Amino acid sequence: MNAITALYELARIPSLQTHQNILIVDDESRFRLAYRELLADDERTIDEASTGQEAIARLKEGRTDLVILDLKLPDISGLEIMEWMTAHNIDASVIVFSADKSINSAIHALRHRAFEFLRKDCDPNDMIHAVDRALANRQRDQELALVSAQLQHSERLHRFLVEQSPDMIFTLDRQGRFTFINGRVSTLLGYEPRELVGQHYTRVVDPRDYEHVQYAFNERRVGERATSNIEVRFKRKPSTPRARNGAVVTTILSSQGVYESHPLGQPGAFLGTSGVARDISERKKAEQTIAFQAFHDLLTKLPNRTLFVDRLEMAMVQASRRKEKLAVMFLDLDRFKLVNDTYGHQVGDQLLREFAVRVRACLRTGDTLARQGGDEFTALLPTISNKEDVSVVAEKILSELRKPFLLGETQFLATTSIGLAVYPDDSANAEELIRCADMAMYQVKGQGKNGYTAFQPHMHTANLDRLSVENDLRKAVKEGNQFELHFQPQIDADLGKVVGLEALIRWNHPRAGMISPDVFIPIAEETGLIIAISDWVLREACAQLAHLKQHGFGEIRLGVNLSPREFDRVDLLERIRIPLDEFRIAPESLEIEITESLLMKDVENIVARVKRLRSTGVHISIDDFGTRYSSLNYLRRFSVNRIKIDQSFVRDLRTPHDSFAIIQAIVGIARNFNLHVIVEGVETEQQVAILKQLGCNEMQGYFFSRPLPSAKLMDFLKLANRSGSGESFAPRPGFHTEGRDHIQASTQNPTPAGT
Ligand SMILES: Nc1nc2c(ncn2[C@@H]2O[C@@H]3COP(=O)(O)O[C@H]4[C@@H](O)[C@H](n5cnc6c(=O)[nH]c(N)nc65)O[C@@H]4COP(=O)(O)O[C@H]3[C@H]2O)c(=O)[nH]1
Repeated sequence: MNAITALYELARIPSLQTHQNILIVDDESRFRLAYRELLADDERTIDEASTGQEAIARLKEGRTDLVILDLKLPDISGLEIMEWMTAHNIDASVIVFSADKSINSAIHALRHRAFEFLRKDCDPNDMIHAVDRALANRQRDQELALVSAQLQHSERLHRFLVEQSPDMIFTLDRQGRFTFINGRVSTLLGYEPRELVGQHYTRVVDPRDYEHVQYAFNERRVGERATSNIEVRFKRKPSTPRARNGAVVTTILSSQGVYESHPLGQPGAFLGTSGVARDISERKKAEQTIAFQAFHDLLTKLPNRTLFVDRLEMAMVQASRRKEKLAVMFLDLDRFKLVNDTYGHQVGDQLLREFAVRVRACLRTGDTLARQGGDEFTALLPTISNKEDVSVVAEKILSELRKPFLLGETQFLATTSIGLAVYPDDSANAEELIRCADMAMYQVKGQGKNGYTAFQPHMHTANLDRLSVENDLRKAVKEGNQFELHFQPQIDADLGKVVGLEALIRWNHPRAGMISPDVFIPIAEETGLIIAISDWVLREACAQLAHLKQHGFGEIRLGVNLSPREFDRVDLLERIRIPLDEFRIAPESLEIEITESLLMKDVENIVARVKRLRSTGVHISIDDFGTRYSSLNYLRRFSVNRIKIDQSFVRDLRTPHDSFAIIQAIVGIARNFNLHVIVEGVETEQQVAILKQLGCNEMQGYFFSRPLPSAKLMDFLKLANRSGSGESFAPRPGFHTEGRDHIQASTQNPTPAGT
């Protein structure tokens, strides 16, 4: 029986019957008629029987309330009928009428539970009164039985409701000991009610709440002033299976005093306290999750921006009181987008999580590391004695990141750009201080990444949030004089000659300084500004090629990056042809660099487009090669000229590593397909030597030169030409022109995301 059916069963209470049935049993019809006339009433039904058997048959129907019974009947005696009634539990009153005047028959009749004994010749009024009395008596008995049944029902119903209640219901005596507790306690706390009856409430209340609940558990008040809805934590019975889900159940409790009832309606003596406790653990958990979500980043479980600002503001108040300084760091993972695009969001997320753990480990307990969103993190160092303290932490972070991350089967090297700002030197406002650190971080990005720098007032004028970058970028595109094209030499290490250049755009923001293409190219792609920017790059590149030709460097090819969005343009060929024609450049001098990820999008369509592009005569190279695991067989179909092995492979060349085999394989297969190979990101002499051994002779990287502005390019080329040997391209002062003097971290082994 389920709880609802049980409830209905319990609610079925018999009702009081008002109509009464009288059975007249007499063998003489004149008596039966006379009695009927005397007793007739709207509220009564009168039935007759002339023999004992007939009477028994009527009585068996069970509807009779009163029997007017003649003792002398033709078949069986009235006394036998009464005996039968007793034997068969027939619940009907009996008034015996008899012509027999002996006292014996009266005694017999009364012994057989007759209600009254009357002589047949009695006064009719006596008969009427006797019947009225018998029926009234019966009615009273019925009423009593009904009240008792109702009480029983009510008791069972309430017990049922209390036991079925989802809440814990209890009563305590004056000393705070349980006198009753419903069965809910066993599912909630793991105790059987009998284990707790007689025990003090502190047996089950969490000690942390003793003080705060003592009034509720000793509540004497009733009505509105009584305790309602206070939070109480109960302890689960130790070692019960539920205790494993958590040792504490949080409830909301209402309680009130219980008093003896008093005949005059006034409250009697205080008996104890009754209470109802509702389990709100789930709600509590949900509230905690919501509160956590409001102030934390769910991926890394670090504080989010809101909590960070809050802590920063508090720390600033304390620092001001103690006349101390504090520092804010803004960290941004370098080339994180590439990791995400290449290996997918799951790996990207894992990298962010592990990056957070590693950075956190470089900080002290009182420091706060927060995730601002995306690949941006901030750290609060609330107690620093001088700016050098912060540099030490930044160095430590950069150094920790030199160890690769192991994500699944893959090793990643990740670097970060860090901006620093100090309170109160740079700002006394929390948001502003974060912005200062952010601006400093952008500077690091703009000047080569993988380093740190402190905020300088000249950076202050630019507020480089996403929106203002977008607005400023529009302005820059319109005005056209904020972009610069830098050129990074590509060397044939065997011949010791510069054989190519890669054109890399720079945005010289009027207030923020140099901004990295990693920062603004994605925004340019999203906003469509990339089209105008690329047109500018192509024209500048062709102008540079013409200039080189004039100065005797006509053999040098020039690589230009083409973003995927531009690749979809219908007028792409024309856009490339216009500057080539304008500056009379042979198409094969121009090399369009497209990323490997582009090739993997819609192969058939891309094959056709690449072919069309090739038909103009320009060369095509595949940038960041190796990051997408595309099959080399594919490359033949794409009819590209060159592949650029991604710098992440080169970074691992310090020690024998998978990269050895990968580079060797790429070089071998590329040779079979008549594809040229160049390796980017070459930074050390050791890498040059290994790459040469691996059969890679074309290289590009900081070891030879950083990207150079046009003005310095010619000097570099002249010097390189004069030296004539690969070894002479070792870094020398003057060629590293992307001024990184303010970036104090070593970039000896910069390690953006890699294998
Ligand atoms: N750590 C290290 N880095 C080295 C080394 N040698 C060169 N690099 C850097 O590696 C990046 C190579 O360019 P990319 O892979 O095409 O990656 C480029 C390219 O995807 C994009 N980009 C640059 N210029 C343009 C452009 O004109 N158009 C488009 N669509 N994208 C561009 O922005 C990316 C970043 O450019 P940059 O910041 O100039 O960063 C450049 C270059 O400065 C080295 O030895 N070590």
